[in-house]
Amino acid sequence: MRVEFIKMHGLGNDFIVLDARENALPAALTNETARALADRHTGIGCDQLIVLEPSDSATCRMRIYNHDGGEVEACGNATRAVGLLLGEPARIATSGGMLETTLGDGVVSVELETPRCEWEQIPLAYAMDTLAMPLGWGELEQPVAVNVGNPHAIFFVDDCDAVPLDQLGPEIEHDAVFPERVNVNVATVVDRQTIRLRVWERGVGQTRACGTGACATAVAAMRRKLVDREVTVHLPGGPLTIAWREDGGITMTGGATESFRGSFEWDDFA
Ligand SMILES: N[C@@H](CCC[C@H](N)C(=O)O)C(=O)O
Repeated sequence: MRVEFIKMHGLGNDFIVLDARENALPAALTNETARALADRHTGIGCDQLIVLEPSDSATCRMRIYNHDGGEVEACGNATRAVGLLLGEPARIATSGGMLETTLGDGVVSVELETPRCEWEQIPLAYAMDTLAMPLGWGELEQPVAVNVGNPHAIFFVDDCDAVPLDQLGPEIEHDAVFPERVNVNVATVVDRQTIRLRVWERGVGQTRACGTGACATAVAAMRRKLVDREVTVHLPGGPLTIAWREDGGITMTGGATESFRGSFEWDDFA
């Protein structure tokens, strides 16, 4: 059976979107099928595979699979891409929380729920200060830990471009202190309104942009009082504006693009 897909990206963080709101997929998506479709040599290729399903309480339910086929709770850039697809107003239910999207002039905004900062909410393996975890990996030390629907560790460094992220990222992602693994962010505060960021994503590797990473990094910098309540986060793929609102929620604003559409034979990947 042929299945239609939409290829999208947010600042170069790219997605395969399978819209199963009206027509269900031929069978439940397995982690193996997600990984096969995400493969850049033998599949369609993507950082994340997104499945849209009907929802009683929201415009749709969004399921998120990383490049390695594992299902995860949140993806900021995919939420903006799906917001673009749905038009507004849209409420998107994820296992990481309810997300609301609005369309602006060439940008999409997402409202995320209040970030969680207690050690067991990240989650971490044991109790510790999440504003300066007393741990280090090579030159990366004392990260901030924040959960914005998914877990992030944020390291503030003098020059994020100089960090060997391909080497330290996987080591930190798989450290036993993070029982659900972690997304690894290396950030440089430029001034009180500007941050530069690179991200090693759990289940993917380095991506051109990570929306939840930008949100978690902005919150971490705000918790450390390094920046104001609204900042521009510059990622390799482009900028995102992040505001930590007075009501506790986060608003993320940035670009989202549809690249092309196509179809594939389900049985070739099942
Ligand atoms: N690219 C995403 C994050 C996707 C999920 C992440 N890799 C995880 O495992 O939590 C974003 O834009 O937020």
